[in-house]
Amino acid sequence: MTPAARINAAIGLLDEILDGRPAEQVLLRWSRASRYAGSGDRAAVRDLVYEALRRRNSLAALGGRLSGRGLMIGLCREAGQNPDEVFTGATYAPEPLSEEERAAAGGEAEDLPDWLLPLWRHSLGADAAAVARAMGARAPVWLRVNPLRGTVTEAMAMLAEDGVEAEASRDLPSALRVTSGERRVNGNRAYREGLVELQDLSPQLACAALPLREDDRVLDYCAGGGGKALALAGRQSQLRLFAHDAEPARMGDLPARAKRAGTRIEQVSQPKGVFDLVLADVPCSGSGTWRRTPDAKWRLTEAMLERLFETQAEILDEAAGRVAPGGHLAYMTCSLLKPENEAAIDAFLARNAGFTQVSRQRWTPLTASDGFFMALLKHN
Ligand SMILES: C[S@@+](CC[C@H](N)C(=O)[O-])C[C@H]1O[C@@H](n2cnc3c(N)ncnc32)[C@H](O)[C@@H]1O
Repeated sequence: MTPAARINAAIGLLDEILDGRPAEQVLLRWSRASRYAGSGDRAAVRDLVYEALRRRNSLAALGGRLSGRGLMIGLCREAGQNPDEVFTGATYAPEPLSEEERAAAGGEAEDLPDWLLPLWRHSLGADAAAVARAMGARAPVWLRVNPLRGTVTEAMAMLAEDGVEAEASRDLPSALRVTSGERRVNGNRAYREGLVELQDLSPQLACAALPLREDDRVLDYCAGGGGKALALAGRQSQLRLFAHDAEPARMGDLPARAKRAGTRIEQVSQPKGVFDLVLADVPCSGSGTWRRTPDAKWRLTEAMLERLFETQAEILDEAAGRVAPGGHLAYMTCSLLKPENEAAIDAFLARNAGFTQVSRQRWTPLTASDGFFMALLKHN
């Protein structure tokens, strides 16, 4: 595909996404239907779509309209390219610009939903604008080295076999940031054999900070794909790990992932007894990860957020009931919004006198990688 044909394809896909269809679904269907598109074309079209969604409002202002065409015209202009050179009307290229499109001049536009701006500013204070800008850029790929399978040096050597280069985090040496070859990670031996797992830096930092003793009984109460439970398994091989999720189907990949990682995690539909550590990695707005899922940023509504606050409080209370006296409860979100984080914990502590706070921390793309929050509470 020519660069103009890729842009033309992205225009059609963006129009579908702007109509309300999830980006991943739209891209997958297009990939399956477009046999003429090679893997390089697919990756390039995907990148165009995601770039446009991350900076949807500012690109629409530059392109003159919130539409697939407007976003792609804006993207050309942002990159310093004259859109007339791309929008030529030649075979597979988009139609030439209208007078109105040619006259569009851009202007001030925040790449966040309007309704969210006050809450974003309240939550991030002086960092609000810088974090919003960071959310407009592509996210780095981070790997977690699994010590049950080998060392950091071995992992880096194996990754290099496929030209994947990575560097260790200064804050956590077992966290590797991929600096080149990120699309080759999944096929690499280190990944296939469980020596590395894809996981962003901030949840890795959070899991590394949790108190763990040999033989502890640990419950991952909202286990999903098991990313956090697997990170803990790597830290302490003698743990007794249990995974639970209100939607057990979400744990479908967990047995295979645990096997690949060289560990065992027991799935439980009804957790029995109490645990030394309970993780509550609750459903949230995902506002800390909007670089990776930019269409979610535009789909979130106030009503959805209100429902999330209720769910988060319910899960906290349920999970708290599973913590042994003297044990810990770790509340986690990949959100940057105070009502899902600090305020949720303050409210929990106000209605649960048996718990005290040990620590709380929020990471933003300015200090770590994705936005993430963890509060560690102790059951007295
Ligand atoms: C943020 S995801 C978990 C991600 C996972 N911990 C990981 O690291 O891959 C939140 C999970 O909470 C589950 N969930 C939602 N409501 C729940 C509830 N009331 N009790 C337990 N799990 C719940 C969802 O099904 C979802 O899988």
